[in-house]
Amino acid sequence: MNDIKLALLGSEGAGKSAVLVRFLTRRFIGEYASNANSLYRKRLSIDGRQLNLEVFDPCAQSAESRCILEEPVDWADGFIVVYNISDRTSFLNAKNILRQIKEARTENSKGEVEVPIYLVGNKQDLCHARQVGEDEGRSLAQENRCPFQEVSAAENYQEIANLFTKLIRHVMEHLKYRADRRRYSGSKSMAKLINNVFGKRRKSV
Ligand SMILES: Nc1nc2c(ncn2[C@@H]2O[C@H](COP(=O)(O)OP(=O)(O)OP(=O)(O)O)[C@@H](O)[C@H]2O)c(=O)[nH]1
Repeated sequence: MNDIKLALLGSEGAGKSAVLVRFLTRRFIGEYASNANSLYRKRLSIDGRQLNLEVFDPCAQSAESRCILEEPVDWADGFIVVYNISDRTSFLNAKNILRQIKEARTENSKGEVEVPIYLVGNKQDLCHARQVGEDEGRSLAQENRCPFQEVSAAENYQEIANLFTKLIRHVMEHLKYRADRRRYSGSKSMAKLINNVFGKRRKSV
């Protein structure tokens, strides 16, 4: 059974809990306690594989709250960064969060972030009060090489379910890739070790 750990990050009121609860229960619940970190657990089956999903929904992250961010950033296998399309500050904060994830989780020599991330513009139903264009969300996602989607936790279950499913698939592939890479580098160093030991012996015979 695979364990998958996700974290939802974003500004206060961006709709992180609404997005998550929509996915977990199919329901939109108007108000949530916002002063506590919450960890949700669910068993899922995706592509015939059983998964233990854990989703961390921490207190909101403001631009200054780096220390709150560190915990979920180190812990999670994948991220959903949420902003509210009718609140430009939440978009700027999402930008900052993406940068912090990149700083903490750069995993290869080219400085690329390989950890799966999804950028989500929530409250699409409030487009009459829009402060962030869809094209701005898309280009921020392109800059960070992650998928992007606008959603409405208030009005639509299916698009939220689809994005969680895509992210979980991506996380499973990423975990498998990392495990294969570790195994490969492990067997390479084992081969090197064997070569060193027996190669040297052979020379001295
Ligand atoms: N119109 C509209 N309102 C939404 C939507 N999603 C969430 N809300 C509302 O936005 C408010 C904040 O939602 P939360 O889910 O508590 O936001 P949060 O990001 O978890 O906030 P914190 O817990 O404070 O970090 C609530 O009043 C929700 O009902 C949406 O898609 N459309």
